[in-house]
Amino acid sequence: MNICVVGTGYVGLVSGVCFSEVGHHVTCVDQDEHKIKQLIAGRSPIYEPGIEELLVKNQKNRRLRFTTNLKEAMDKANLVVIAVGTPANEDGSANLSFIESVAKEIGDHLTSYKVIVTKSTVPVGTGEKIKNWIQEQCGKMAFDVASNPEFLREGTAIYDTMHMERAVLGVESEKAKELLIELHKPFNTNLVITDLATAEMSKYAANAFLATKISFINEVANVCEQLDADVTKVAEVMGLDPRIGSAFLGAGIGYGGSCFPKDTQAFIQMGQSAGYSLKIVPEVEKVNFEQRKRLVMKAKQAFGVEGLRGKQIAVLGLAFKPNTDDMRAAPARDIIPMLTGLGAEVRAYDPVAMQAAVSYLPHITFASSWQEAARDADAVMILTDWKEFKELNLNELKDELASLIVIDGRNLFDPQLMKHHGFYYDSVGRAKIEIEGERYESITYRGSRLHRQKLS
Ligand SMILES: NC(=O)C1=CN([C@@H]2O[C@H](COP(=O)(O)OP(=O)(O)OC[C@H]3O[C@@H](n4cnc5c(N)ncnc54)[C@H](O)[C@@H]3O)[C@@H](O)[C@H]2O)C=CC1
Ligand SMILES: O=C(O)[C@H]1O[C@H](OP(=O)(O)OP(=O)(O)OC[C@H]2O[C@@H](n3ccc(=O)[nH]c3=O)[C@H](O)[C@@H]2O)[C@H](O)[C@@H](O)[C@@H]1O
Repeated sequence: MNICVVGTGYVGLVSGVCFSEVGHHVTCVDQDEHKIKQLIAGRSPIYEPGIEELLVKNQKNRRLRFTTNLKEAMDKANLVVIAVGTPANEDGSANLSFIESVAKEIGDHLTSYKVIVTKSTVPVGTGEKIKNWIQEQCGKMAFDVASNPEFLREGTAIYDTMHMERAVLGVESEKAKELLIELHKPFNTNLVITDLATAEMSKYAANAFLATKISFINEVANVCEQLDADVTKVAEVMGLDPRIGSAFLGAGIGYGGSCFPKDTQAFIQMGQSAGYSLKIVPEVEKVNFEQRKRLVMKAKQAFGVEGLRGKQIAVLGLAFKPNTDDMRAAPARDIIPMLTGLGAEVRAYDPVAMQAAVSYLPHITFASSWQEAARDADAVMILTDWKEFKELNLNELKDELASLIVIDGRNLFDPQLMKHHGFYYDSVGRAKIEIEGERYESITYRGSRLHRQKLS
């Protein structure tokens, strides 16, 4: 079938590429000329494993095209997919200005029946608004609106789309239903057919539930720390119960990214305007932010009375998760200013997100490798669970550091192994490794030797 996708951010681009990969004919439109030029040249504006290969392949076989011209892109399409951004307004509600202007533009160019389907995450009732915005422009021309929210994750977006577990089709007519079923046929997935409101709601409910799972395990982790239990084992035990499931039970520094933080807020706002104040989700958000602060406290504690002033901290990882360069709501953007606010100097390294991070973190220095970041540093702080960090050579790390302190926000290492190597190692929800099990008031260092003063 012929599809027009409006917006070439993560969702628009990945959907466009994957729809063409399974045999549909797709034209992706974006108002950003630079992006479109890049895409035509076969370069992806987003970092996403596997995307460029499919981008080049499907442009070559002419199933995938890019343009800035919506009218031309819509011409042959029977389905128009809206995939533009829905950022947060100041009060946390979803900003629908991009959706509104796209809907009006679509209305302007509608010359034959089409189904207009929204993939962007939008509050319940937006489908109705889109219908009105289009209608205002196109008069009596027939069309249907539909809702087909997106569930892909950044970093595994191609895999998630090609192997989607389910798709929700929010429809109002048989024609729209048939077209969306045809769109999804090659993906051989579970289809849940609903009305518009239910489809729109299912996206917020899914994201808020996943965010809740993360905050829940982070609270379990915090209690584990008080009682010398190990949260990773607790999560393993919980996860083996199919009613709970093992995914999203990774304790750490809380969720970040372009969606959970904004979607939980928008969900709260949506409940409020509908006359119901959500109680769990606001707490989920609070726990999430507290988790960032706890990591900074761990760093402070490691230096005892000396505090963080003047200390050189090597931050490993800036992106909100591995395999992406996305810095939107990345925990590093909260944690690093807290460290520098306490007088620490930060030298950071991320395998792909440094360019994207520069404008958010102008007061720190960047290193070209983890080794360079760690060189003569007083402590290492791990903020992203990149494979490169999980696999780093601990002997090499010891050689680089001025003092052997590792504050791990992602539980990358086995505490016993860290103990064996002589590190002071504090992670999330697991017993802190302090040399010889002692508590120390301060840590100083001479060369690469850690030297502490015992608490009397
Ligand atoms: N990023 C993600 O992993 C996921 C995002 N979503 C949702 O999907 C939506 C899109 O998110 P992203 O792809 O991250 O967005 P984004 O903000 O990265 O990209 C949006 C794109 O739309 C383009 N655009 C805006 N107005 C336009 C117009 N009038 N005509 C043509 N192009 C226009 C922009 O130039 C930009 O390239 C959001 O609602 C988001 O919540 C849903 C699931 C996953
Ligand atoms: O609506 C969206 O945009 C998307 O939001 C998330 O996807 P994404 O933000 O790409 O990344 P996740 O893998 O969900 O991770 C989000 C954050 O949670 C953190 N996380 C994740 C899992 C975990 O166990 N613990 C944990 O702290 C990650 O480090 C990251 O900061 C959802 O997983 C997708 O299903 C959804 O489509």
